[in-house]
Amino acid sequence: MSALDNRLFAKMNGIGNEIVVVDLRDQPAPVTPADARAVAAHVPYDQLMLLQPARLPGTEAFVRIYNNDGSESGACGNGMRCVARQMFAGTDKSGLTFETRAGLLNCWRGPADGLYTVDMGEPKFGWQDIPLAEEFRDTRGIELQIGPIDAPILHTPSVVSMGNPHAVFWVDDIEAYDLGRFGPLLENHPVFPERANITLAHIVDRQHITMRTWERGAGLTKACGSAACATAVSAARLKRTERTVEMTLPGGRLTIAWRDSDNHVLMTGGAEFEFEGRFDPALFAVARASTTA
Ligand SMILES: N[C@@H](CCC[C@H](N)C(=O)O)C(=O)O
Repeated sequence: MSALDNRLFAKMNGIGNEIVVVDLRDQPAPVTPADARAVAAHVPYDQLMLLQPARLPGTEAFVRIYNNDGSESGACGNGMRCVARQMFAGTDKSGLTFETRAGLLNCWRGPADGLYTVDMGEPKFGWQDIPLAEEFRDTRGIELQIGPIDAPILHTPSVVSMGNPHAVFWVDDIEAYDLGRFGPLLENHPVFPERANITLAHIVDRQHITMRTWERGAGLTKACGSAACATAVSAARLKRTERTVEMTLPGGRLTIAWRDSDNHVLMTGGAEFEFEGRFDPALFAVARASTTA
C-alpha cells in the first residue's frame, strides 16, 4: 500500500510551474521519495504539494513539498499559490495560514480575481543559513565562477535562503547562456552542501527584472516563485532596484514586495487549475518493487 493509492489529486500550475496538489489531511500516511518519483513518471510535475494534517493551532495543514527527483524542499512559492487557490475555493475566508518545513506561511486572495499573495517570510543572508560550505562575509556577491579563470562565463552570484537555497547570477541577457548545461553543475557545486536553485537575472530597470531558473531537484522550469523572491531581495540589497518589483519569468509575471516594516517578502501571482484525477495503485507497486529489489 502507498499513502497515495487511489488518492484524488489536482494538477495545477503557478505561471507555468507544474504543480500537483494532494490533500491527505483526512487519511495521513507517509509518502516516500520513491512515491514522489512514481507520480512524476505518470503526471509530470515540477513540485508535489502534500497537505498533511495541521500540527499547529490556527493553521490549515502541514505542507510537504517534493521535487520531481524525490528530494524535499522547505519552500515553493508557486505551489503555495496553487494550494491557496484550492483551499480558498468554497470559503469566504480572506487569509489562510500553512505550516511548511521552513515555517509558517500566510496566504491571501490577491488584488484581482485569480491572483493570490503568499507571505514567503524573511530572507536569510548568513552563509550558514543558506547554507554555504564555507564562510562568506558578504553574500551579495560570492566568489564563485564557471568557465576559464581569466574569462569566467558566469560569476559572483548573490546568494540567499528563502526557506530554500538560491544563487542569482546577474547577466545582460538571460537567454545567452546554456542554463540546461550550467544549471546542474552549479546546483551541485561543493559550495552548496544542500544543492541550490540557480537563476539568471537581468535588471531591466528599478522596477522590473527578467529571470529564468534551473531548479534544484526539478531542472529547468517555466517559473520558480522562491527564486523570484530571492532575485528581488538580492537586487534590492545591491541597491539596483526598489523593494517592490515586477518579475518576468518564462511562464508569466509575479509581483514581489520586500516589506520594510517586518522584512517579509510578499509574492503575488496567478494559480491555474488544470484537471483532477486519482492515482492508480499500480504506479506505486512498481516503485516499491524497484526500491526493495
Ligand atoms: N518552484 C518552486 C521552488 C521549488 C523547490 C526548489 N526546487 C528547491 O528544491 O528548493 C517555487 O515556486 O518556489
